[in-house]
Amino acid sequence: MNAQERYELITRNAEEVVTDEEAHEIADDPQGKRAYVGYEPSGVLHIGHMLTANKLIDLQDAGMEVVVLLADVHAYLNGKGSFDGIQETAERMREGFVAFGLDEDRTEFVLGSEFQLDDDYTLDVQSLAVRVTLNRARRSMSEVAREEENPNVGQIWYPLMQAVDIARLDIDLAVGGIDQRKIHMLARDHLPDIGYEAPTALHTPILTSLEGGDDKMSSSEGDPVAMDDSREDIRDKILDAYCPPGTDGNPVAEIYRYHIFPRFEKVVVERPEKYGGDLEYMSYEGLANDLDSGELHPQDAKEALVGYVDGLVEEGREKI
Ligand SMILES: Nc1ncnc2c1ncn2[C@@H]1O[C@H](COP(=O)(O)OP(=O)(O)OP(=O)(O)O)[C@@H](O)[C@H]1O
Ligand SMILES: N[C@@H](Cc1ccc(O)cc1)C(=O)O
Repeated sequence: MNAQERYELITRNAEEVVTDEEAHEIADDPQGKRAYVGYEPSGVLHIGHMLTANKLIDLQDAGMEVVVLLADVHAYLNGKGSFDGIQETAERMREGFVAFGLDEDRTEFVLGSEFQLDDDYTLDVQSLAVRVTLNRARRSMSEVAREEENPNVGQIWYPLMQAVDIARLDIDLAVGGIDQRKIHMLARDHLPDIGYEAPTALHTPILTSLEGGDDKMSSSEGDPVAMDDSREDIRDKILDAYCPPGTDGNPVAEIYRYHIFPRFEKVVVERPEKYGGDLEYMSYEGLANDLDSGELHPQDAKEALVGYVDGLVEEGREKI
């Protein structure tokens, strides 16, 4: 792979990279450079999480070192349950990531509480705390905090810790869904104030909840397509999903776009002859055009999606 090919792999399906120039620098020489995603261990691993996990696989393939942070202290600060329960979920999550394609030998799994309770770490968070305004810390949590209206101190502490994670884990590329953007920007702006380099950031799109609307697919609210769902569960959830005519705000279209087309060369939507026969698509754009024009009926799009999503999770599901 040459530098341009690596750059394309690193940035494919990303919603944004900050900055593009820095992404090129990483692609020019990925050896020894480190990328990470942090997850709050709560609920189940779902296909929304897999957008970031798939990006980690791309980064590994491009030659970067990859770290998965199981952010137990963050989950605790964000009100996701008892510390013991969170730690049990962390272990299940680690097993899930390995079953679904992250190479165990090439991925560093780190539990937050293993290093976030050290003195030096705490002093770094305190150094940031005297430099970052309350307003900025609070705003950075607008898409991450569980309780937005009346935040507690834990929710202000949270983004400062996330920034210090980046420094302490020696991360060059911080990866997350686009909901992590404001925290990454805070880290870029303020880590240099306490003697660390500003990280490059890469954000994936966010998969919308199957109910549609503004909510993301989430493990603590709603009913996500979980990585260990049976074919029947997947079928029930997808056939029930919000799928208006057209692609706007349509979670079914998003799953085709971000999960199916990157992995399957061709998508076949089976239809009886009397409704025009099977449709074949080689790219998301073709399917999107037909959804937008009405040539592809939402019900047919959903029926076909069941088989593809099942194919996606089948192999990993058998391992967990
Ligand atoms: N629906 C989604 N689509 C894309 N990325 C997601 C989605 N949900 C979570 N992520 C990404 O996964 C990482 C971990 O997120 P997080 O632990 O908050 O997951 P979650 O399921 O939303 O949890 P919770 O529902 O408990 O808040 C973040 O980088 C986040 O952007
Ligand atoms: N903020 C992430 C979790 C996370 C925690 C700590 C980090 O260093 C990175 C990510 C979320 O929304 O779930």
